[in-house]
Amino acid sequence: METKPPTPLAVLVGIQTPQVDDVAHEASLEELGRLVKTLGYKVVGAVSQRREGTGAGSVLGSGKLAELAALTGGSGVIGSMAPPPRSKARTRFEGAADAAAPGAPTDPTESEPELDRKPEFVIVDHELSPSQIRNLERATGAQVLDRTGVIVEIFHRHANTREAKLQVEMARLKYVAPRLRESSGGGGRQQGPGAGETNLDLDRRKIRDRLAELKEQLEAVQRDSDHRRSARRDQLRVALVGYTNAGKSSLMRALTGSQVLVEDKLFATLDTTVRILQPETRPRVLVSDTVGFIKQLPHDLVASFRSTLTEALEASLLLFVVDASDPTYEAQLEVSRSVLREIGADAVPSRLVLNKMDRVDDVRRAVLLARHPDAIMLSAHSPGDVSALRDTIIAFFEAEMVEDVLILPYAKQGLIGEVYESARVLSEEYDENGRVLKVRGLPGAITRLRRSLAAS
Ligand SMILES: Nc1nc2c(ncn2[C@@H]2O[C@H](COP(=O)(O)OP(=O)(O)OP(=O)(O)O)[C@@H](O)[C@H]2O)c(=O)[nH]1
Ligand SMILES: [Mg+2]
Repeated sequence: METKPPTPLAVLVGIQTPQVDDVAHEASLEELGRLVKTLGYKVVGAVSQRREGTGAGSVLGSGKLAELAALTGGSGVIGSMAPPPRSKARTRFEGAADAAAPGAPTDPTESEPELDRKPEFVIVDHELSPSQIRNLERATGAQVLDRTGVIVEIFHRHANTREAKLQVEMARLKYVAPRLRESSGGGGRQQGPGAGETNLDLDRRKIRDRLAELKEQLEAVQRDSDHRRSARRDQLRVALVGYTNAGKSSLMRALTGSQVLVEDKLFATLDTTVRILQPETRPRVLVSDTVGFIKQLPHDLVASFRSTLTEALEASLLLFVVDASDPTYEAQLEVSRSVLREIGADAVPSRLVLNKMDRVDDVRRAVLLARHPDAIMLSAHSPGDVSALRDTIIAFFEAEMVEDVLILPYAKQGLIGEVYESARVLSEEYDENGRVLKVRGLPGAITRLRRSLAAS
């Protein structure tokens, strides 16, 4: 019988640079801890140090490095001759890595009680160069991952739809490619230039080929979803966007009565879902739940957001959900804004939604109100608040709608369903040309209806 492998243990490492204040530094490490927990590891300690920058070869100063090594059972020195321990974390990233294995303990025979075990992972809250990773692994004897590596790994494990899976695999390979040189132990380079294709070249070529293949598959999947999206064009659409764990899925559930996943976990949602606002309106409103943002999001993952977020781009209204009970909510808001700017969604009209107000006291509520007079303050857990939000959404669309007259020729009565779906029919009369419909809807939807009624 197989025994359950012990939970891998991890120590966090943070560098506080001069431009980062104590609150932000603490919050960043706490967030890293939650990310690591999402990966299934247990955080057993943290080492942090104030430094000018994060670029030093050993990341930490020698004293702190020794402190860290004492926790992990390493030598505390980088030592140029010692080979770096074999990193399963990296092997996972590089190899044909079986996706079920990540997080597996370093030594399955290990059975000491947790307290006696040394942490097998050192997780650094910054992006590291391959040589920094190698140096830290030598000094600590543990496997080292950086923030980017952790995020890429979470996405890799949580992606559900085919599109998300393809995109995350691309992001992951792009993260791995530049790190290959170090982990192949230099073996690939010893033969020197001109000695034929080295292992390293071979690995790189395999990655390039795989990337090209993925790109092709992704394009096919995207053509498909473009098609589905274009069917939803001109509909009344609102998208919930914002930092991870802000409560987007909770609001989605409350607004649409759907059973989307809600979890006190970072990146619970990785795919966009679209549901109808309940109770249903005419024309109906579609609500999209989207993937959350996080600071220092790896660039290639931003690209993968671009596609899942096309939904948001095409929405007429963005609800910017923020966890108002989080002391660093402003920094989170800024991260979300900049990702949306990057994907070009900053032109879409938006409203700020300060969520989790049930956790905010009156003093703070007054401060928030003064700072964001136009924000919608609510709790996703309060049915009254959610119903008021629904009214706000409906009022927004109502203000955008126009009234017009459409004539449905007798030969085209089959299109009546389409009319009712995209617009509100105010009155119906019959004359010699057909059904005369007075309608109210978004200008784009009415133009589209007129076009399909006129087409022969
Ligand atoms: N107290 C309180 N908790 C809330 C509220 N809204 C959401 N939560 C909790 O916050 C946690 C995260 O909620 P989700 O709805 O999954 O957040 P999300 O924004 O979809 O997160 P990701 O999918 O990870 O990006 C859950 O534990 C929710 O129960 C609220 O208004 N008040
Ligand atoms: Mg969610």
